[in-house]
Amino acid sequence: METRTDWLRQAIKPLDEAARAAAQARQQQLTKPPGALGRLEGLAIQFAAMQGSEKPQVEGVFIGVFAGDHGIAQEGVSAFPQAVTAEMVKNFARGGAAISVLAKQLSAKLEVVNLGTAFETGDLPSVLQCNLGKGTANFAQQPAMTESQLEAALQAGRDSADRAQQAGAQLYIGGEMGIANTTSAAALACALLGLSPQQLAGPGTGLDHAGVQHKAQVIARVLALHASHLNEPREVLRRLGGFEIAALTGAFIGSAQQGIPVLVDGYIASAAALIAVRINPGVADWLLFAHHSAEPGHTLLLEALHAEPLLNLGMRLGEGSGAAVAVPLIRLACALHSGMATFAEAGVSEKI
Ligand SMILES: O=C(O)c1ccc[n+]([C@@H]2O[C@H](COP(=O)([O-])O)[C@@H](O)[C@H]2O)c1
Ligand SMILES: Cc1cc2nc[nH]c2cc1C
Repeated sequence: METRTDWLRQAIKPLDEAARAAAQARQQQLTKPPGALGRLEGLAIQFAAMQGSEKPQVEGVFIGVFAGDHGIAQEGVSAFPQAVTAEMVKNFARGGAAISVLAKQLSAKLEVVNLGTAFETGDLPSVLQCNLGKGTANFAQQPAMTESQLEAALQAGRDSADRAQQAGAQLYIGGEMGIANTTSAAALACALLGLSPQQLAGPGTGLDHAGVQHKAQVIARVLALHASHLNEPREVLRRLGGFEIAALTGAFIGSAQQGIPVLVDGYIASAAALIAVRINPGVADWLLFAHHSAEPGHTLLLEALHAEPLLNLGMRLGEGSGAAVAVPLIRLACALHSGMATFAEAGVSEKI
């Protein structure tokens, strides 16, 4: 039977192996000992393969931030009240959030998509409204989303990737905002990786030790409730996910299909990346991992994704902020790769 999410499994754009080879050859000729720029070399080569250009550049950056409320917040799993999700949507739109500042600094396009929070448009029409209801259902009692909510959330992410494509973006960053979404991300990771709640539950926005223990117990109950339905990634997402996590999944798959490199942010974005890869393995070619979040379970998610993040700054904010902070590094890697002289051009003697 055809569903409205058949697009999820459609082909991913192949990488350009000729451009990769050309960039690799160029790296060998630049005026430095081979390998002396460390991981910056591989980064530029990876962008060459993704961009189909021997000399890639990453100027146009598109940031989609998705917000959604979570029914699981009722279980007392966050250090902050649920109202913060909607309050932060306003803050994003008014320019006061971390990601607002970072986007401005990077001259990146920032769009904010409200998928279902207490936020009311009011005087902030710049927030894109894709209202799927007042947040997800409490997945300690029932599936987080209905089938149609899941489809709409995935599509909202794909639409964001389409807008990035139309804007000529060379990099897509997906951010999220959702009080209690580290519980969702942890539950998703447990279900997909067969790990225990003790391994994945962490402080999130700042739970103390007792709070983390309670969160792990809630996740254990959740996994028991849904146990017989956790064999398929899309269904795992519908049952344990959030609107913003599903939107990120759709955005990552959509970006990879369009051939836009994705810079993955922290813990929650990585959970979405894992689902995206489980649904459509080719997505992995288009993912780069920006940073190692301070949320302890991120280590396990990164391992499962064979990811080596660029930075480890102790950040645990979300919003796409860790990814945004890594953009200058990528820009510099590409600038070095494209702008340095070769040994022949500079008249510098090569290795003996
Ligand atoms: O991205 C991360 O690594 C990250 C780690 C911890 C918390 N967060 C952010 O904090 C919120 C979720 O935390 P919590 O404690 O309410 O589950 C949500 O809005 C996330 O963007 C984000
Ligand atoms: C204030 C605040 C800002 C955030 N941004 C992303 N998650 C967040 C959680 C809180 C609590």
